[in-house]
Amino acid sequence: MGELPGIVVTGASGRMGQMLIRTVLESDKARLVGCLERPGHDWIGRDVGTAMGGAEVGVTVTDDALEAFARAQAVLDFTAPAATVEFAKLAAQARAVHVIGTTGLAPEDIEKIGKAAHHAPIVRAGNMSLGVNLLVRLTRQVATALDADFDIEIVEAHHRHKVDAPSGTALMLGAAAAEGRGVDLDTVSDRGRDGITGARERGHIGFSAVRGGDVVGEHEVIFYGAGERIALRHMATDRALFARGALKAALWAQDQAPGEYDMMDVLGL
Ligand SMILES: NC(=O)C1=CN([C@@H]2O[C@H](COP(=O)(O)OP(=O)(O)OC[C@H]3O[C@@H](n4cnc5c(N)ncnc54)[C@H](OP(=O)(O)O)[C@@H]3O)[C@@H](O)[C@H]2O)C=CC1
Ligand SMILES: O=C(O)C1=N[C@H](C(=O)O)C[C@H](O)C1
Repeated sequence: MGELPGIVVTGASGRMGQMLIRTVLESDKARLVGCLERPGHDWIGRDVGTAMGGAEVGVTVTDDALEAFARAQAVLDFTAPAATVEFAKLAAQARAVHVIGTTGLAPEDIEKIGKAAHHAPIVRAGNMSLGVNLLVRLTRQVATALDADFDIEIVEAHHRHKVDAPSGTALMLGAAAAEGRGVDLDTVSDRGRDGITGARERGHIGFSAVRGGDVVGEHEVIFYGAGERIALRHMATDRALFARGALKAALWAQDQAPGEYDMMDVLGL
């Protein structure tokens, strides 16, 4: 039997970074071969296990991304857009699978990531959970069945530290609703209503973002009709959910050709 796939985790000290490290260490299908942090971070040079407050695990935190990627079969990356674009280039150079959970990416970031995917598989999704990806499918199905007599609103809630809105998941749900309706999301999106907004426009898709406390992630798609409403809802209660999905994506992508993939591909939905 060959060696287990080697995994590098970026943003090691972050909320998702630490969750990903624990998930890989607990897995019998992969091994942790590297952890990355920014230059100057006080974890650089330390064993990642002790930096996280536990026992030594034999992996030293580094700021040398290319050297770490060259030793890996996959990179799990939940950081920030600027970092992720740079990591996509370096993972492609190292021919390592790049699993991207980072949200808030601009269209130009996504274009650069697309170029990197010519050289190695990239799996990117605003949400790595089975439940949310199923919710995306259901949203498209319901939006296809109902016409614009039903107003679509997407409401999401996250912890107080989240920096982007609407969430990546809310945008996936909005894209699915628009696809089901056969319209372009950019032309029908209503984001951040405030002041004298005028009445709601028929056919528009509304987004609302709530931020507070330690909410892991909650998403609801509501179809408001006359005298009735349909609500589709997902609540994440543990970040480990996303980390398990990311590891599953990394293992799945080992057998794929270079290109762009998402969790629908990984989960076969
Ligand atoms: N797709 C999914 O299923 C999920 C996606 N996410 C997304 O993952 C991302 C991270 O979330 P979370 O872990 O909560 O955030 P955190 O802020 O806790 O962690 C982000 C980490 O990335 C590091 N980082 C940021 N910018 C850079 C950079 N330029 N170079 C190197 N490292 C950098 C941060 O370091 P520093 O502290 O030094 O800035 C930090 O360690 C977000 O975009 C979030 O939306 C989250 C959960 C699930
Ligand atoms: O920042 C988070 O925490 C999360 N981000 C993702 C998003 O933007 O949808 C996924 C999840 O909801 C948690």
